[in-house]
Amino acid sequence: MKVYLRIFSYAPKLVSRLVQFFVFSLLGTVFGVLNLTLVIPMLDVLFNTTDQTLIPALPEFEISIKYFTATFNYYFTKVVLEYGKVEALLFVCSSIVVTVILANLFRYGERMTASKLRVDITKNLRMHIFGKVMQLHIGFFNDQRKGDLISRFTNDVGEVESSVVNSLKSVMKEPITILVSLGVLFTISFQLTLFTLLVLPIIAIVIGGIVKQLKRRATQSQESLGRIGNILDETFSGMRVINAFNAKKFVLNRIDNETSYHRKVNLSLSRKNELASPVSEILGVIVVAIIVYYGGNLVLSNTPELEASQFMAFLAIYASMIQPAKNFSNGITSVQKGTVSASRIFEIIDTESAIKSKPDATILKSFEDKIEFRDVSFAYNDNTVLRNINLSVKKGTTLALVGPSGGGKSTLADLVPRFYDPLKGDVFVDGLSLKDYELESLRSVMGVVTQESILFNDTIFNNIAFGIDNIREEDVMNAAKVANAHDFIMQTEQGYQTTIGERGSKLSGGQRQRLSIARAVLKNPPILILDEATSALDSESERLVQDALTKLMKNRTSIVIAHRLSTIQHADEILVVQNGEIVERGRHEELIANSGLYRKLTEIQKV
Ligand SMILES: Nc1ncnc2c1ncn2[C@@H]1O[C@H](COP(=O)(O)OP(=O)(O)OP(=O)(O)O)[C@@H](O)[C@H]1O
Repeated sequence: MKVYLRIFSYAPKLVSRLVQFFVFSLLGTVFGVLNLTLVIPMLDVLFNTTDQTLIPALPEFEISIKYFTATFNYYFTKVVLEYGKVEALLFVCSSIVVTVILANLFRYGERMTASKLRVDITKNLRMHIFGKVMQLHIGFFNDQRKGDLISRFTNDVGEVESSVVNSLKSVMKEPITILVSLGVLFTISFQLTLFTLLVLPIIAIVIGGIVKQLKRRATQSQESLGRIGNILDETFSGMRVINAFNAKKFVLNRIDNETSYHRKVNLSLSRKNELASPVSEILGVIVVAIIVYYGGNLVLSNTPELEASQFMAFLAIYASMIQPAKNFSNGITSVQKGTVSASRIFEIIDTESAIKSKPDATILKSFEDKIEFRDVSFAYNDNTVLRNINLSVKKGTTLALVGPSGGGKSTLADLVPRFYDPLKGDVFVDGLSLKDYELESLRSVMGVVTQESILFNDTIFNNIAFGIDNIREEDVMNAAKVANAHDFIMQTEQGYQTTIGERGSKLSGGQRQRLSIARAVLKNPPILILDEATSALDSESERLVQDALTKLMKNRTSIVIAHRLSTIQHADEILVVQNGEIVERGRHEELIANSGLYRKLTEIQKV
């Protein structure tokens, strides 16, 4: 219930909309029921019993259905007496038409109000999830898989939209219909209505049992959809490799296993879902049969308790209550499914980012002196990947990290923009711990160029400008020139306005890298973190990229993860990182003279 209410907190103007919804529902229902009540005088006219139901005086005012019925009957009787039965019939028929028109107008208003709530909630919920995910620490994305996140964003929000919000109609409105109808039934025959109410709980108990079982299956179904999302994401991003390795069967098997499981769970879910409706219908008919028998007896017993016409109206209203009652029970099952999805959504929304600025954090205005690691250790869960790292990078110098794959170079570099916090020790910029700086200001003095260039399916211009507002075209072009990207950009069909395909798929590896470099040039950060690409480029492309990097690093403080040792020979300090420890450090010449791991690595690369 808490989850259900929380969903509605995403609706703007909730109170006024709910009031509007209830007023429209109420009026729609009242007029809907009224036209059925009007059947009574009509039948009376037709069956010639009008004289007995004549009401001599206007009833005293009160807010009750009885009052309105009596008032209507008063005027109706007047019409019968003054104008005759045919006119009275005409009066009843016109009243029915008017009430039907009004009922439908109000129902339209009610549905539109519900729709506004639905679309607003969906939009705000999606924006909140997205905003929240954007703020989360990088480590979150290691544990939470992409496809699953996307599934929560699409499928789970969709489920909330269709079930929980739509249930507004059935769970909140139908009880109004049922209560209004019951009120009318009581005015027709207290005894018969009471009897009816005694049999109704049977349905409620049976349906309640079915609903309980739904929840578990709904959770399994949504989780499975998340896993399907993961498989799709991995597959579509790896189509080249899949084709190259003839691995289609492997991928098909994976998706087949998951979709089969999803099918199984969904079938079981549907079984329970679909059971609710026939079961309630059968039970409903049984109840009607009992009521007809009981009510029929009352009519037949010739006591004044129930007229035949009243009994027929009773049955008509009762029958009109069955659909709302069914909607109500379906609504409850739907709410259960929706709350499962909502819980999955709130799980993400409630995740606290592990990396946050302190409330009184210092704004880092400029980088002045040095970056320092003091006794830093770091672990992914239980896997320690950095041990007692001590280093210092003076402003304007270049630090190179080299070493065998998996040694911990990228992890070390990730600690500088505070993508992760160290487990032990601390990282300092200008003598102050990273944790004391306001996060955005810290990252604004750093530029990161990674192995995989993160590009978006947008124009080249927007990919370079990336996040900088009101940038001048001239500046973007200058950045592209520094990054050796301008020439190839001009050769594309629409120059800077060319779209580059998903993840830059329409560009070559070298071109993608040069665009990322242009982006960093434009940001012009004093500190640069460079994860050199491992993928081999042809020599011309490599020369262009290398030249662009050299220009980018000029006059900056750089931390470079180098895979090709030839590129970092001029670094001010080279750290050789192996198994999470710095095993050698010094300048190129010193390390070569050392005859240690660095020298071995350079020799391997020469071969
Ligand atoms: N997100 C992660 N979650 C768990 N373990 C990780 C994660 N990223 C890296 N590791 C582990 O941490 C260790 C160090 O990885 P890291 O990427 O820092 O090494 P590297 O020296 O940069 O390697 P490479 O040169 O191959 O890029 C590896 O054993 C790796 O398996």
